[in-house]
Amino acid sequence: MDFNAVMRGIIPQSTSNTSGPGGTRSPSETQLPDGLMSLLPLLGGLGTPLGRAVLLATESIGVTDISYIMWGLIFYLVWRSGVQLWDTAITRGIQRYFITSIAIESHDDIFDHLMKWLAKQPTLVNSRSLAAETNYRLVWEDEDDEASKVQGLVNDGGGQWLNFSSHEARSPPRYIPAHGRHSFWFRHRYFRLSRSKETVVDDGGYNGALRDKENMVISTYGWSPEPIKRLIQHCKSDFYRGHYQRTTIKRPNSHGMRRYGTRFSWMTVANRPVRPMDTIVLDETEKHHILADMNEYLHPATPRWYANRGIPLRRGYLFHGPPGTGKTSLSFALAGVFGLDIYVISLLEPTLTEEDLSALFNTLPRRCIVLLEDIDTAGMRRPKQEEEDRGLLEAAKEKKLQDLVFGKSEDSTEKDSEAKKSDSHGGDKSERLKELGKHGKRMDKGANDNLVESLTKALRKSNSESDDKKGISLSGLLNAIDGVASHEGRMLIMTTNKPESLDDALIRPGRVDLQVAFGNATQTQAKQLFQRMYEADTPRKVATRPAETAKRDELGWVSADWFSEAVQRFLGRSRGESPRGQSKLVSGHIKIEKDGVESKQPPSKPPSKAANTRTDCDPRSGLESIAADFSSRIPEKKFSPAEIQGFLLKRKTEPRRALLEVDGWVEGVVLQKANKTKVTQVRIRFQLLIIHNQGDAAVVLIDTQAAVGSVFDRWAGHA
Ligand SMILES: Nc1ncnc2c1ncn2[C@@H]1O[C@H](COP(=O)(O)OP(=O)(O)OP(=O)(O)O)[C@@H](O)[C@H]1O
Repeated sequence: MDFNAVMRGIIPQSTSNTSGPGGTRSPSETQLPDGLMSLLPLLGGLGTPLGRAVLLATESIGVTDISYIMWGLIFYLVWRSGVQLWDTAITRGIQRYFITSIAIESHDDIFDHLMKWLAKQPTLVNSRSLAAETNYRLVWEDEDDEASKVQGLVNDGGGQWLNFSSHEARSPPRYIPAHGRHSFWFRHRYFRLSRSKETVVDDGGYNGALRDKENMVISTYGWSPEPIKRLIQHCKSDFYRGHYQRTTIKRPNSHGMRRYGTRFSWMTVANRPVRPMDTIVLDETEKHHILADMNEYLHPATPRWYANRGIPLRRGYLFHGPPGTGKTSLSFALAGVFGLDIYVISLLEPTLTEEDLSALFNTLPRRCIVLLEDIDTAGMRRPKQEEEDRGLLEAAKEKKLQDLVFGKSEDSTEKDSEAKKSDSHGGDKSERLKELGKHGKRMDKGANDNLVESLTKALRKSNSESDDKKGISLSGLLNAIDGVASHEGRMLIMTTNKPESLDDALIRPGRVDLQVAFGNATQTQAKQLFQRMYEADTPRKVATRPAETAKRDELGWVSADWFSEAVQRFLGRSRGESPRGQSKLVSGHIKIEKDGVESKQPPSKPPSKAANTRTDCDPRSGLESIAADFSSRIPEKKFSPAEIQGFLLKRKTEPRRALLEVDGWVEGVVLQKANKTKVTQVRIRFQLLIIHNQGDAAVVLIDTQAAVGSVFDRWAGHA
């Protein structure tokens, strides 16, 4: 076909369209053959410089016959249509009959597992279509990150201190595949990943609000979904790798997020290293008793046993005792021993309603520990009492409103105090009423009509606020923990400082199966705390799954014998046997003061992890005797473990100093408790100094009141 002739016939040559001003052609245009010029509109360039450039290029390579170009165009169109056809008909056909897919919604944990794994895949991370996310890390996640340990130093306040200002800047973002299609290989198999987002009506039922929902589809060739399942399982294992030595702590999500349901009910607040059971100072028999009880409850045969006897599968523990005696710590240690996550609920959380509490219990995993802290402080009441209180409160509010609007009646003062008494949550509300009252009094009585409406509104608001914060009633709590619809399988630990104030219903057998009393430290416990504080850090253990190496029973479960043995092993491990590194002397610089008393200067090096393991004690003299000496100065059951730990922490590299200062501290705290003051006044009379001299060292005891020093201990040959 002669396309030149055809084109000339279809598109009449128009010099007026292509000529420059005054009808003169531009130099480039004059070089174009007429036939090619007529093609300009067809090439999509529509006379643009690009279109012209294409035509000139074709001409420069010797293609002056437009039929080649037309054939080229036709070929291109056919090719594009073919691709389109393949995409629509064939691809869809293949997809339907030869491709298997699994869809994952963003509200499921698997979505996170996959995302974390995908973010590590080189083919995907180097793809050209990525989304960047800030990589938020919890405090313990930095632990293994060498880069994060390299910190800057600042000179300020007479020393060099660690500085973390550039820490955030240095932590890289996380790159994940963007929305759209991606492909990757896993175990020699080709997978496709498709991410999409849609806006849906919120099914939480909140005024039909819209929210984004994200979907991910993983597909692969073949009829079996097994390869995708294996991939998902791999991602899940990868996600939980390293969790064997960690305890995940969760708490209820924010009120707004909780309404999205299951996955959004709880949020992870920490994923911290397991707290070893031997760091909890508690009667060993008691410890063993709790461990054995929990182990028996968690045995896979237990649910059947409970079901056969019609007993609801729940276990409740009450840990009671003074503050700082280890109730929370033991709960965490137990979670670590059994490899369970711990779900912490505070009944004081203002947005927590009874419905929320039930919903939270119903979204717990099959096996977990729920920790309900300080149940005595939740202001729980019996429904009857609650109703009475509510009646009184309403009456008082009604009266208050009348007073505010129409002036105070004689008996109002009396009723006011009654209202205050009855409103257990109304501290800020009565303040508010007072405010309104002051304001109301200033108003002219003639303006009352207008005021009534606004005051009523204000009171209603105040009421609804207080209703929101009214907390959890006893019946609400009982319903959540063991109502008909409540979750089975969990272990509930409730802690309280005032067990005597708890309602009998809450601690009746069935709700609380085991009570554990915590008390102030005995001298033996004080000794253990001391030894633990100053023993050398043991290297971190490599994570292993105990169940894999353990002796199992016929169900594949760790046998009771093995468990008992293991418990005995670690409970019986004496502190003296634990590996101890070489303690080193604090490197101090001694200078002679005018009065002849030597004093230690601040260390010239910045504080480092290594510095924390140095102590002021001769490694050869051993901690044992110092610990025994220390504990003999702590009065029996007078101080909580937390108090002793607090004292030792302030001297965490100086056991000798702790020993020297303990008497002053005990005296100060006893005095403070007797006077019921909150401030401790501890007079430190003695100070310890370490003096180095050509590899030898000595500890000098300074009596600060008498300003004299004497050698307390010395040892030779220590660099
Ligand atoms: N028995 C103990 N053994 C080891 N450490 C303890 C013990 N009791 C308290 N501590 C230490 O004291 C601190 C506070 O302990 P914890 O929070 O467990 O006390 P608690 O009894 O739960 O206090 P509260 O009643 O105020 O919640 C922790 O750092 C913990 O390490």
